[in-house]
Amino acid sequence: MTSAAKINRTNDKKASRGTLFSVDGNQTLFQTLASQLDLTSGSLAMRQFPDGESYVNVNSDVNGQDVVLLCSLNQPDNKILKLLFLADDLRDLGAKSVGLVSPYLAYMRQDTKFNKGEALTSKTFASLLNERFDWLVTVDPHLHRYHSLSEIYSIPAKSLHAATLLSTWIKENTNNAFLLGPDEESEQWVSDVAQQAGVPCGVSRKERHGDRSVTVHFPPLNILDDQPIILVDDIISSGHTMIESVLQLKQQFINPVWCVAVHGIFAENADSHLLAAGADRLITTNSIAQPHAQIDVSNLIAQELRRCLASENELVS
Ligand SMILES: O=P(O)(O)OC[C@H]1O[C@@H](O)[C@H](O)[C@@H]1O
Repeated sequence: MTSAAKINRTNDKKASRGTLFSVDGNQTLFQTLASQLDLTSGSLAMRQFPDGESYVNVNSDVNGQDVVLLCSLNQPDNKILKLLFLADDLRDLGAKSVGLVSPYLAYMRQDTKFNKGEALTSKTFASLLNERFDWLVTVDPHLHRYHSLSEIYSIPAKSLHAATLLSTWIKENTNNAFLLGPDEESEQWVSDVAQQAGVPCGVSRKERHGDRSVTVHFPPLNILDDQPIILVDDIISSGHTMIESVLQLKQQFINPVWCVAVHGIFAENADSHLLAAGADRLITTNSIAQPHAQIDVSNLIAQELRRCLASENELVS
């Protein structure tokens, strides 16, 4: 964006209202954000043609508006083209800015070439969003080998953290938990949540043999009778990281085992498999709409979005 365009945007900011569109149908988040921020609810039509191509049609007047698209990027390949088409359509219709709130951000786990010849999809995916959006807000992206979104996102990209919300849920539901991270990558989430909840924690070591095959090695565990063991991670995708941990814990302990994660993707009915493995509770945030979403991230996002819209999208990651 040119600096002249930025100045024009600043000058006519007061005259405009923002419009929020829900692309993925997450109604809880959509309603809360629209009402808390006094944004107009945008109307759009989307469908597939018989040959699989996407049709999108914006039915709202967005001329001169700051527009926000809300779309969690689980199942990203089904959503990304629609998002790009929408962003272009909105600009054609005169939108002043187009931002993306993606509570779950996809492709962040493909953050290196694990094998020769592999595509670095995190980078390519980021470049698609960089080209079409003015800014991005997300919740706990999988920052492991990348330390900041700015390593691949050139637009202002803000990572929000759900650790306080997770620790609050834990404190409200038990005063006696032991938190266990199922792998080294979970250390950043489990230690933060444990510290805020004021409970002990440990971190396991994981070997990944394939998409649906892992081995988990626990640290020495000193668990008290009846102490809930809470597995804490950022993502439950195939569920195999959690399933393997639950199966082993249930063999070793009679304690309740709960699974708490920021993002519940639950691919291939992973939630049913986790419950069948013996998990006593499954709790996630509502970054993705699904039946186990009990921790609400809408206030967290609303606070950031308010800042973002008020300051002409001057975000710092
Ligand atoms: O085992 P599934 O659920 O497929 O994948 C989720 C795990 O894979 C890691 O990248 C995540 O941090 C999490 O530990």
